[in-house]
Amino acid sequence: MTAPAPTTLRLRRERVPAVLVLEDGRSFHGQAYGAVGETFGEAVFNTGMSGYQETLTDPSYHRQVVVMTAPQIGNTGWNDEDDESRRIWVAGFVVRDPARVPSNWRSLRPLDEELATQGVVGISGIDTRALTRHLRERGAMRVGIFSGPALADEQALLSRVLQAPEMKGADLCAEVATTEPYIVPAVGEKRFTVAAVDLGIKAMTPQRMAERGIEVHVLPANSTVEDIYAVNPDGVFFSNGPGDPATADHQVAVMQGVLERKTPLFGICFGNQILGRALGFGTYKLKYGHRGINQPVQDRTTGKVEVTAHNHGFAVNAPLDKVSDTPYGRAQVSHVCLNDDVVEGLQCLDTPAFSVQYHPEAAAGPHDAAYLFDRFVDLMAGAPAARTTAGS
Ligand SMILES: NC(=O)CC[C@H](N)C(=O)O
Repeated sequence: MTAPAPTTLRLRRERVPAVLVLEDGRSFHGQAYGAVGETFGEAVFNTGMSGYQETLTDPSYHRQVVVMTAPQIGNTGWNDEDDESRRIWVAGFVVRDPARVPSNWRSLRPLDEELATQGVVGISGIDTRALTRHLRERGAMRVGIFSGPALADEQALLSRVLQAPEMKGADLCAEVATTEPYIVPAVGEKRFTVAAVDLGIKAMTPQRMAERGIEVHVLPANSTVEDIYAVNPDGVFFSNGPGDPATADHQVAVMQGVLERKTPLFGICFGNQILGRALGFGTYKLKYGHRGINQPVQDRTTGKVEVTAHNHGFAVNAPLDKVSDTPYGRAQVSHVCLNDDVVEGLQCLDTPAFSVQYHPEAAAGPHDAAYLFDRFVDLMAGAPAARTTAGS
């Protein structure tokens, strides 16, 4: 018997009913998209008009059900080049109007086929604008997507959503990070060695460093200070990653060991939250987070505004209007989101360390913030301006 053509499979799935049930009882009815079945996670929305392949494969989305606000998704299909990690991590995918036929010179297969192959349950045909407004008003919350020919009644589905774990307090880095160290070689002449602690690293991050002559030693999430210094690094990096930064006690202690040794240090996203905690600041959960590729951020050390890629549901609680005294010397908020004044970057003034809450690797997203990788290089090169004021 020959297997049905992908188009036939897709048309069959489109006839399968699906329902999305939020933990506050609101529900949306649509059709199955990707795998048929059920899934649970934290409902969040992403405002990117493009870059769904990078979003789906970003390990920071582990355990999150991502709602795309752009109405048409899947138009450019799926390729074997743009993955940010080894698999799709989102717990579920929510779209309004999926492409029936992808069209792009790099596309190898349709998005819904890839979702189905990787077992990712999605829903299509729902009012994603109404859902996004609901999440903005009520905040990110738990959700379930259920699809199949015979769905249970909504009250029963809701009680299952309420049993799913919350994102607050979730310790997830070790579930996504590499278990074995590996090396991303420098492109061209090698200038520096960096130990990069993988908390859910995106592939483009070591790539952006390699392009600048850095040999990147990617290390598991539970690496110790000794593991880091065993690679004899010129700089240390802490990556993005899923879950609640309040759970990352081990990584905070390791980073404090790096700060004590005054090795040049750079952190992105989860890495920024860990630097915040290492300096003695707290972290908190945002109401609905920042996810997309069009977020305005001001670099307060230069005054410049950049349009940036974000994916964070937590943030650092640090004073915006003063330099703080920390156990590692003076520190300040270097970057701030112009939409809501959320802390988007930290900079130590007496230790060569800095971090940003957003994504200078820009996968996907604008390249405005690529200069941050150059700042890291300057720190490792011992540029005096970089060491004392990092660009002010
Ligand atoms: N992309 C990230 O590193 C996200 C960090 C953290 N999990 C948050 O949601 O805020």
